[in-house]
Amino acid sequence: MASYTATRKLYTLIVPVDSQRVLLGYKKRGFGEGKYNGFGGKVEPGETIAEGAIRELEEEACIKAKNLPYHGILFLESTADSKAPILEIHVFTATEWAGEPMETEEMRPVWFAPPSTTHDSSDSPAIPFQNMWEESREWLPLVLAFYFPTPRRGKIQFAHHVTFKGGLNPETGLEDIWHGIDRKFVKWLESGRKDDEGFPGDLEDWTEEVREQWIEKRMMAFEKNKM
Ligand SMILES: Nc1nc2c([nH]c(=O)n2[C@H]2C[C@H](O)[C@@H](COP(=O)(O)OP(=O)(O)OP(=O)(O)O)O2)c(=O)[nH]1
Repeated sequence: MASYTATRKLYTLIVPVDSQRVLLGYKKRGFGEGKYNGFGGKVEPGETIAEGAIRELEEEACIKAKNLPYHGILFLESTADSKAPILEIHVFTATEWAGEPMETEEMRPVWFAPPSTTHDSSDSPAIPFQNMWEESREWLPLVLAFYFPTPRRGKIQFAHHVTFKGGLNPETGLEDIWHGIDRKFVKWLESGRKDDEGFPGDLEDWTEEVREQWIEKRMMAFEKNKM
C-alpha cells in the first residue's frame, strides 16, 4: 500500500482555563490574523511537542504552563491546493501557570465565558466562535465541557480530521484555502487509553509512524465515502 506522502507540519495549541473562564488570543499578525484561537505555533527542530507548546504559550501570552493536559490532535488539510501541507495540531489545555497573561506583538489574550455559562452569570463575553477557525466550534465546546460547569475526572481526547475545499471567506472577503469544511471525521475518547481500534490517546503514543498511518486510513475512508 502506498504511503500518503503530503508534507505534514507540526503545530501546538494550548487553551488555558481557570475555574470560570477560558483564555483565547486575538491573533494580531500572520497566519490566522484577526481570529481568536488558543496559543501555539510550529514545533521547532530538536524540541518535543510539549516543549514547543510551552514555549509558544510563553512567547504569545507571557505565561509559563505548569501543567499540560493533552486533548488530542487536529489534522487539517486543504483540497484547494494540492501542495498545501497537512497541518497536525496537538491540542492541550493548561489549568496552572506562572505569571499573568499579557499582550504581545503577536497575540492579545482575552478571557471568555465557557459555553455552559449563562450570559448573566459571567462578566466575561461569550466565546466568539464566529471569529475563530471554523472547526473550533466542533472540538472546543467538547473539551471545555470537561471543565465547565464542573470539572470531571479523567480526560477527554479526540482526533479530528477535516478537509477544507477553499472558497471566499466572508469574514475577510478573501479567497482562503483553509475555509469551507468539505469532509470531516471526529473520534472522541473519554479516558486517554487506547480503544479497540488502537486510538492513540496519549501524546507519546502519537508517534510519527502512527500519525502517518492514521492519516492514510482517514484518506482512504474519505475516498471511499466519495464514491
Ligand atoms: N483551531 C485551528 N488552529 C489552527 C488552524 N490553522 C492553524 O495554523 N492553527 C493554529 C496552529 C497554531 O497554534 C497557530 C498558527 O501558528 P503560527 O503560524 O502563528 O506559528 P508560529 O508562531 O510558529 O509562526 P511564526 O510566527 O513563527 O511564523 O494556529 C486551524 O485551522 N484551526
